[in-house]
Amino acid sequence: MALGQSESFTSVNSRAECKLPSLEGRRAAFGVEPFRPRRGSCAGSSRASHVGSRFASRLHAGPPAAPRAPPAMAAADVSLLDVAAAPRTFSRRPRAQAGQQAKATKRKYRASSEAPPAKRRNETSFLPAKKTSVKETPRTFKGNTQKTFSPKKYSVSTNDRNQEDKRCIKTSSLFKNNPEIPELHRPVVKQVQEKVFTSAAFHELGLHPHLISTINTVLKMSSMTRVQKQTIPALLEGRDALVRSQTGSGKTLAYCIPVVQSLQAMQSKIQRSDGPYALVLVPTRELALQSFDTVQKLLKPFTWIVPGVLMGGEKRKSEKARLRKGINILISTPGRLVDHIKSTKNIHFSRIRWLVFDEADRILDLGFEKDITIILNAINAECQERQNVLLSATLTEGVTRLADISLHSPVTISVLDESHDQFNPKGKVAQEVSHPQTGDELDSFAIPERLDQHVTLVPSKLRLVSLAAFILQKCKFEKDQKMIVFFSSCELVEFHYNLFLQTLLSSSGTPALGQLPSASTRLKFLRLHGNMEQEERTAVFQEFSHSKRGVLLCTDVAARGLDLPQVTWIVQYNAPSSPAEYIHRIGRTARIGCHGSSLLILAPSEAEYVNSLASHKINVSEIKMEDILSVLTRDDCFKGRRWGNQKSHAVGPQEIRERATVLQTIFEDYVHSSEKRVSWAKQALQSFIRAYATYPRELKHIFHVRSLHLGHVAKSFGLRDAPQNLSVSAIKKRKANPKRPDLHKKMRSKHHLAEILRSEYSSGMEASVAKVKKQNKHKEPGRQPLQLGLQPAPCLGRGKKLRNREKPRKTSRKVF
Ligand SMILES: Nc1ncnc2c1ncn2[C@@H]1O[C@H](COP(=O)(O)OP(=O)(O)OP(=O)(O)O)[C@@H](O)[C@H]1O
Repeated sequence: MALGQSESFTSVNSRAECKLPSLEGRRAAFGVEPFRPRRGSCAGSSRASHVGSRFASRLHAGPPAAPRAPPAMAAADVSLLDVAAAPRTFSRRPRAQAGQQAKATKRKYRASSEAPPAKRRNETSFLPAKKTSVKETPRTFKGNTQKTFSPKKYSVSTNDRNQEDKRCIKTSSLFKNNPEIPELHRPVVKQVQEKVFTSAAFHELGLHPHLISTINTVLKMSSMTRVQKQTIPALLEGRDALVRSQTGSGKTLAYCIPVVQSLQAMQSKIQRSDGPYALVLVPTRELALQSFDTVQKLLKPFTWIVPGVLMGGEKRKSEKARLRKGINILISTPGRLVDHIKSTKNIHFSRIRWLVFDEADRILDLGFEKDITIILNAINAECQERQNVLLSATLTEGVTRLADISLHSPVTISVLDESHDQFNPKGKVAQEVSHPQTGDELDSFAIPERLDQHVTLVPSKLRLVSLAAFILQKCKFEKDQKMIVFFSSCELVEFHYNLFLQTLLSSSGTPALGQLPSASTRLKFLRLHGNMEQEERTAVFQEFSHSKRGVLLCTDVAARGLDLPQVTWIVQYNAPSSPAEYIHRIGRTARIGCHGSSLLILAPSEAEYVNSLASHKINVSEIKMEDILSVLTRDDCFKGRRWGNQKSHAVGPQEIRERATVLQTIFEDYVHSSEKRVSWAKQALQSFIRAYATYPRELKHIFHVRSLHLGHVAKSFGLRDAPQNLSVSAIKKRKANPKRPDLHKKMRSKHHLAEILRSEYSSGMEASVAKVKKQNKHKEPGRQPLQLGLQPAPCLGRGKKLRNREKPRKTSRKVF
């Protein structure tokens, strides 16, 4: 570990010669006298050794304090943890020496680009001073020089302070120089809601008896959902349809049942070798597998109809073989299908009767226009007569444009509740219009009735500990919780997955006093993103689907359509790029009438996003960060040594802060335990900034890289300092000067981004991808797993038919 002037370390074991006073004394007010253990005595040896607790082993002091503070106050941004109960004494540094040290520290940070800007340096701690001063003993926290948490610091007697000094160690502070958390004045809006179920039964639809009994016995469903009740009859009549209904309302069956019913009823019995009669396009591989599974179940009594799935990441050769044998209901991701259209002779569409776009808006969002054009042209060239269906929980402009070119006098089905219909007379359940909803209706999305949405404002420095605390609260201390945490890139998922695996899991080995006996076994982490091998992706998807508990860290690859049963919490660690994405992410819980909750984590500077959500009729209620962090007091793994064996009755903000600091130290220690890990964390940070820079224009006033404090953000990656080469000003400079010789690099990185965005949906056939993935497989996690930018030929271009109609959406910012 690097020991800079801003860092001071002590440890329990290293202070064998030091004597600690009684517990009572330790809880007394802390002194303001500068304290610095002499090298070679307490502090000197402590730098090389451990605290004894595996968590508080190397405690670290962060960035500097306010420059205007007197030397004794100009210390690094430090907080304090009381250390072991073992008797000890501290050697003390003379005051003059401490003063010099403080000046030196000040000079260092003046020169450093990593010092917080003056504005921020003067900002107050997130926990208001009055709160802390009411319940807590005022105390002073020292780094190389000292620093205090409490406004009462000067009122404490020097004697007491001196006593207290001797029992304190310093660590990097999470609670200083944070931006103030604003009051959240969220407008309360009336959310658009749908009723999920109807009393109508499937047998009322006039389906084949075997199909009805399969629905009843295999799928164990008897009554229809509203979207099914409206969609199935319309499709059975032979209409095209544009279907919008909330997440988890049963849209898959709404199209699968009519497809199966119509194909089994065809007069000339379908032969496998006929090839596809129905084509279902979905944006992700997992969704392809899921839809395939549903179709397969429905086809149980109709064994002569063969379903099949094509998706990136699978072996091309075996897919070709299956195509040659014949697939009658073909489910595919667009990229993979285009590959087969281009390279497989055995694929033809002359018998296509059904074309279904599930999650239609997402398919366009991801820049698949070109692929969709190729597919439509290929089908149109061979057959004109077919039924077309577009479905999504979120109808965006893009979908209505796709509807224009692919649907013929469609019926529009939008399931909204009666109260919403009153305000929007157009929003009737089924309309005979080709342009369904506009304006307000397009902007507001139905939210599952039993979904509780929350938001929390967390300063950048505290993001990581807050997320970890929330995970612990739900998944360690509560029973049978299943949580999905969304991140904005593969690297972020990998980083947090490995970090939590190595820290939270290992730190919860033995249940401590007061913990639930099974608490330590409750935590289970999984991860899912587009840069994983398909085999592993499928395994994770299956495992999480069947699991009763666990935390799935993922990118937006899991945001759409996935039906993962019994998910209780959705956490959005990185805010989504559009309200539609927000809706789909939270829609992984509270499905089909179940209960569920969601939490959106925002920085104070992003508070305005709540209003943006409100403008789309999305209501969120606030959870205070302090309440999230307070769970750490239930977990003795994160006990500050000061609390020793005592049972703390009143859990004050100070204890919460100390425990949060211990947890942060665990993360920092892990990250800084090797150079590889530091560079891995830096790459994750870089990835975060890259993703942050790609929020769409309409959200730039909320999410702008300029508003990021890199030093603080770095902390949320377990980094003690912001990497030098990551300054925001450097990013701005590059953007501002188009004549820079590195412009082509920028363009290249744009292509790189486009490639990454598409990677999730790529056919998986590119040799270079396979090669890179193979290489990455053998590397340490985080060592640039995301090399998909090396793929050839970016493809955000527009297809013939879509040209001048559909602009690629800039919301495709996610690095899946
Ligand atoms: N009539 C029904 N009765 C009971 N359960 C149903 C019924 N129809 C569908 N389901 C179940 O509801 C869940 C959600 O269905 P589905 O995945 O089709 O929702 P969706 O509307 O497509 O959601 P999303 O918009 O997120 O893709 C599935 O587990 C499905 O099996």
